Amino acid sequence: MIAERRNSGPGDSGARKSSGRGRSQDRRDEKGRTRNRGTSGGPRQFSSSAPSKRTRQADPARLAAFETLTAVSRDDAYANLVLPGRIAAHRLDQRDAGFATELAYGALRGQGLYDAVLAVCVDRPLAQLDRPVLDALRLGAHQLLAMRVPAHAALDSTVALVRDQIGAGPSGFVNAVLRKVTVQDREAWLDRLAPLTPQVAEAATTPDDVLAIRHSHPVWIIRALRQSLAIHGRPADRVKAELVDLLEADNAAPVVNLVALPGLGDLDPVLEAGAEPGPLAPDSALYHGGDAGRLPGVQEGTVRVQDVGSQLTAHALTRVPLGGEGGDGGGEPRDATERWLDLCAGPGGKASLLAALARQRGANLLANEPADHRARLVERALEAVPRHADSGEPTWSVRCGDGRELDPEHAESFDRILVDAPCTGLGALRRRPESRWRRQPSDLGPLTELQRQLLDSAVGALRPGGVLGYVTCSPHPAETVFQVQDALRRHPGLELLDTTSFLTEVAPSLTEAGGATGLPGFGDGTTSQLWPHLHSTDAMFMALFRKAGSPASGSRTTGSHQAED
Ligand SMILES: C[S@@+](CC[C@H](N)C(=O)[O-])C[C@H]1O[C@@H](n2cnc3c(N)ncnc32)[C@H](O)[C@@H]1O
Repeated sequence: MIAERRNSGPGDSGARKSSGRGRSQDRRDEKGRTRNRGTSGGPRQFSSSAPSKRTRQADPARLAAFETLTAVSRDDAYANLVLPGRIAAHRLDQRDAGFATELAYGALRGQGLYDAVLAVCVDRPLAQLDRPVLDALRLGAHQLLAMRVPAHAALDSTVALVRDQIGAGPSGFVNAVLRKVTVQDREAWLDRLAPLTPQVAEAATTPDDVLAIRHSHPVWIIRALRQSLAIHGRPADRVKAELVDLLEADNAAPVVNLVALPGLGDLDPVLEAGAEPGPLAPDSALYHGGDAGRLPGVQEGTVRVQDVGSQLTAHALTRVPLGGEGGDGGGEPRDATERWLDLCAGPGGKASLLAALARQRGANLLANEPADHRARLVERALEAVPRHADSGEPTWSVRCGDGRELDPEHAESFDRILVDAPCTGLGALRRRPESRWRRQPSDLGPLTELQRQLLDSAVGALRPGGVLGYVTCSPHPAETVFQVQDALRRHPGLELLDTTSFLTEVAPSLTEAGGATGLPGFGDGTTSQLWPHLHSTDAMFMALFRKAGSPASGSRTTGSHQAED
């Protein structure tokens, strides 16, 4: 969580600029506002230079972070999409890019704590502040409370940023507020705002509002995560400790996960460039070195940045024996090429891995996505995979349309379907730092309805004996296990498979990390839930089903939900 800085660059630019300055002390004016006037007093924590001599220009790394926060708050932008452009625009080198990333992402993730601190230091509700001013205050608070940036550097540089970008008046206000933040360190603020009294520490559960400030998550998400841990079979006596581990994992910067597309990408030069082999998924690597875009194969798209949980779900879908004729699940061999469908493909991460696997297996993939611009991203992602096999048969194609309205010709025609459903994304909070604040409980209703309809459409497009993978990057019970229970009720011909065994077949070491937890109670079938704090993946959920219709010998379940439709 804490970025270590060496003694040059944005982290201490203020330190260098403030060397040789005198002392200062806080005074309040007649309105109770704090001003920095004096030249005497205790040890300096902040700049006392005359305004005319203070740093005037925003440093580029902080500016990149500030522009990212303002795009998020003003335009509802996604930080992970905005920041790379700002880093490029300001030509940040690798180290400054790392600093800007930690600053922007950390300020967004930590907003719960920082706003609680700022609310004490500002004399009006934070909602009444101009948004850019609040963004700058959050950046300052993150530097002061979570980064190893000297207090005077954090303060001086943030004030300079505000003066440069917003104006002289707001810079005085920001200066006064941030000086109040520096009065105590992070631990003291936590003890003041979210005390762990002996009673609280001993209580069976720490109150959610205390966790919310200490770990900077909205209370409704904390409750959903706790419920999900319990429902997914984490041991009851461990749930309290695991919840804290999970919240902390959500606040840590994830390591870059890479995958070499099977048969197309080469991991060796990536490993030579400093990546290390990934312990979970085949052909995967972990990279701690910053911008993965510079690694061999990444520009060409044959090596891709992809969370290892996503990789595992794509592999698992392709491992399941098909039922009925033609499947390796036991029926008579079928001449036809396997047809695969990725129903919700944008922006194409899993589709590109599936297309590479399809190419190796002589299958073909239809990647469907309703949003035009995302369908174009899918097309671009798939370009790394030859469009046609040696036989001239297409390997993949892209359809731009609603997954609930597939063409009649697709009815009961696909052997394998992935429904990587639109969801709250509560499993990817590490990567999407603003999403925990943007998401609302009211999002669940429309999303679960859409998931239900997409599942129904997928069942209609699946041939008897075909395999369906339902995946969310959310562990929320409403989007995962309850959705599965409902699907089994609506489609008695669906059989829930032992998803955990297929995932652990792809990644045997999953079991060492506490297992891909499954929900018991559906015959022999299980669902699987991955966790950031256990597996260092996003909290991906997966359920594998097979559609009945012909016998599926070799199946790993006795199939308590065998065919009726
Ligand atoms: C979780 S994302 C899929 C991620 C993708 N599989 C990947 O690995 O890159 C869900 C996708 O579903 C798409 N979507 C939303 N509504 C849809 C619908 N009615 N039919 C099909 N896809 C839909 C969204 O646009 C989004 O691209």
